[in-house]
Amino acid sequence: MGGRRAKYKQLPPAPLPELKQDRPSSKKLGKRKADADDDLDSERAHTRPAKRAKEGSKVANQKAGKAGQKGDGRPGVKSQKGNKPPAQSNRKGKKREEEVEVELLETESGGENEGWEDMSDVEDGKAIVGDLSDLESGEEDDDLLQGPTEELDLGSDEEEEIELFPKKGTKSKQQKRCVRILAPPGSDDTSLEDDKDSEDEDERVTVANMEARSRALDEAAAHEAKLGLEEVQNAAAEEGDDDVDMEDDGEEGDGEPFRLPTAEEREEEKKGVTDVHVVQRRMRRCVRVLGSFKKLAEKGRSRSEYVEQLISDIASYFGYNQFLAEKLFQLFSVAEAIEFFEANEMSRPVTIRTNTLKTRRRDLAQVLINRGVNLEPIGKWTNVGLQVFESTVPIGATPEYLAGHYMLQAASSFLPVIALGPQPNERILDMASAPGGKTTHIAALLQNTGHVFANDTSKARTKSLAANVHRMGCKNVTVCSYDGREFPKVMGGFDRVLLDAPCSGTGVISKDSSVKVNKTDRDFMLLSHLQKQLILCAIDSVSPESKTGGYLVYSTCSVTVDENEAVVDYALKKRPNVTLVDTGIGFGREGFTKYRGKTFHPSVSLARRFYPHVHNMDGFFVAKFKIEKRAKVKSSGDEASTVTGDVVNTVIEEDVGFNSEEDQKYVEEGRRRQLKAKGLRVRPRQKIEHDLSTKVAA
Ligand SMILES: C[S@@+](CC[C@H](N)C(=O)[O-])C[C@H]1O[C@@H](n2cnc3c(N)ncnc32)[C@H](O)[C@@H]1O
Repeated sequence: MGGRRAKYKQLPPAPLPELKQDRPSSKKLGKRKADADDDLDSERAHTRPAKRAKEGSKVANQKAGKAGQKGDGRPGVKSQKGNKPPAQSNRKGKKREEEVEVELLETESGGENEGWEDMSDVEDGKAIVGDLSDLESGEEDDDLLQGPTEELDLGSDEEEEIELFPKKGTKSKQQKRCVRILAPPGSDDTSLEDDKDSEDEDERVTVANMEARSRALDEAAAHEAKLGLEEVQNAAAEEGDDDVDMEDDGEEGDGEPFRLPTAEEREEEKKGVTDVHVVQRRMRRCVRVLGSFKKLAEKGRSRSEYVEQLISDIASYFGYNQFLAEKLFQLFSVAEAIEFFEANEMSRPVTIRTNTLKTRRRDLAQVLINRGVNLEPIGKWTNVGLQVFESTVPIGATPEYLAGHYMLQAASSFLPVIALGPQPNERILDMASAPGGKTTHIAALLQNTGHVFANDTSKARTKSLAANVHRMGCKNVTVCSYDGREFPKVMGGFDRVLLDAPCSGTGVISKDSSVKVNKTDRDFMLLSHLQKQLILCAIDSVSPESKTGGYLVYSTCSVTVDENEAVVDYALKKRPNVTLVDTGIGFGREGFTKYRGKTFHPSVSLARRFYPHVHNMDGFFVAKFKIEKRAKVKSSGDEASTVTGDVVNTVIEEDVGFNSEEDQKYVEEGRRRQLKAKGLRVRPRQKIEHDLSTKVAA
């Protein structure tokens, strides 16, 4: 069964297999599920996840999330108590956990409503797992491992000594995980963990021996990747109908066939309180039947009846509204959908980004270790990220934090800036930038050269943006507050533009569970519309003549197709002078080119999707465009054409405005909202819609 999960996991880059080992990785999640599924009498099985999220001990990243959410501009943001972060769940005792406090200093005014990634973006923690070898990657950190050979000073003023790798007898799970990674290829995982324990304990990790250990970790990671690949291949070779990731509860063997509730029974159920065991068991059974429909389905029952029941149970079990449960369910295969929903119940790891304008990652790591912070590099794909496992000090209030040596920032938030690839001396627009996680990252990559225009429509949010810009020592940033749709009229000709668009936040449900119930079909329509308007303005703000750039990166912390591929595809259609290019990120799932009857441009596969259950980071989407010159040429017909490289496309010369009939309802709704916001009387929505439909009919 464990092997099947690997199917959903993308093997490269190397860090991903590590996810299996201690984060809410495939296997771990699988175990967690299996536990709950197998043992219906277990305490856990008595509680729905939504409820479980309110229980449990406090841990570093939960506090980070909580504190971050304090300042979060999103409405109804609740702290996510309870579930331990994946990487920390196996860590030291409760006492230590209680001591940990992560505070986030940036405060946000509320009021913005569309599930911005905002503070989560900057202040929440989550990460892909890395290994120590990551400390080697990147020029800035090249000398990291050549430091003095003294052992790391791990501090000892606490009852329990914090160590990067504790000594014999006090070995933490983190250490166990590292031991396991060090296992030679071919060894049995479990035995290996035990066998290696004693050997490993003899050698404490020091700055001097980290390099050798890093190499060993790399080899082990490569081996894991190979095993993972084999798992995927094996799983693919299995019968398709066996493709269910929920453990067998043995009930099939009891001779009691699974029966879907009748319409009356469902009605009855709605009236009363449903036993969580019943829901849980039924979900498991539905998944199994859907995986082997011909064999297991009740006679006379259709597939859609099982799907309907399953979605309804997912909604009630995980606490979503029916609409969103269905929308998210549709993104995945049946079994993978369950993994996604489960991953949303777990916090992502706390991560920080080194501010290279002020320090180097190795120095920062050392200082924080000395303060009692247990950390390690996030992964090979970033040379500035660190994952914090636990801390005796508030990560959001250390002297280093206050001095701007790092940003508390979600790992997924590094990705758009990596894709953007700012080059020194460039002029860059960050179109929706508050509270500035990505702006300050861009400024750092520019090494304080060039210029970053950090814009956000919300004046209130630009305050925390400005505060972050100052704290991080960015001297090349101008903060401004326009509606992004006013660009490029305000300013244009940028070498690169980042549009980290306002979105529904379906990728950050683990931080903001209000998304589960407060999003409707209408919200997605309006958001998608706003995103389409913004992306055209963002494209038009890029200078196709830029010598070094000419790129736009579009990103969201949402996983829905409406907000991602549909927006990107729309931009490709409306602006024939742009093409999608590789993001350069090196991992992530491909963007959809077909989805529920819709077909997108084949190049949309170049976009990248990131998922909590696959990458152990927030759900995220990144697409990178190259903007070429528009050159009008006369074509044989009446239509004008534009030459883009050697491709001749039909020009769709149109304003960014949305004046087609199809768009009228959005335009009207926008006007209605504006008037309402000004306290003016507005016509009832139904009346407007009625007038529009009669106009269209006429
Ligand atoms: C996902 S958040 C940006 C997070 C930010 N990039 C960071 O890394 O810290 C989206 C932002 O879009 C802003 N926004 C919403 N509508 C906008 C518009 N029409 N023009 C510009 N910004 C907008 C919101 O105020 C919000 O701060």
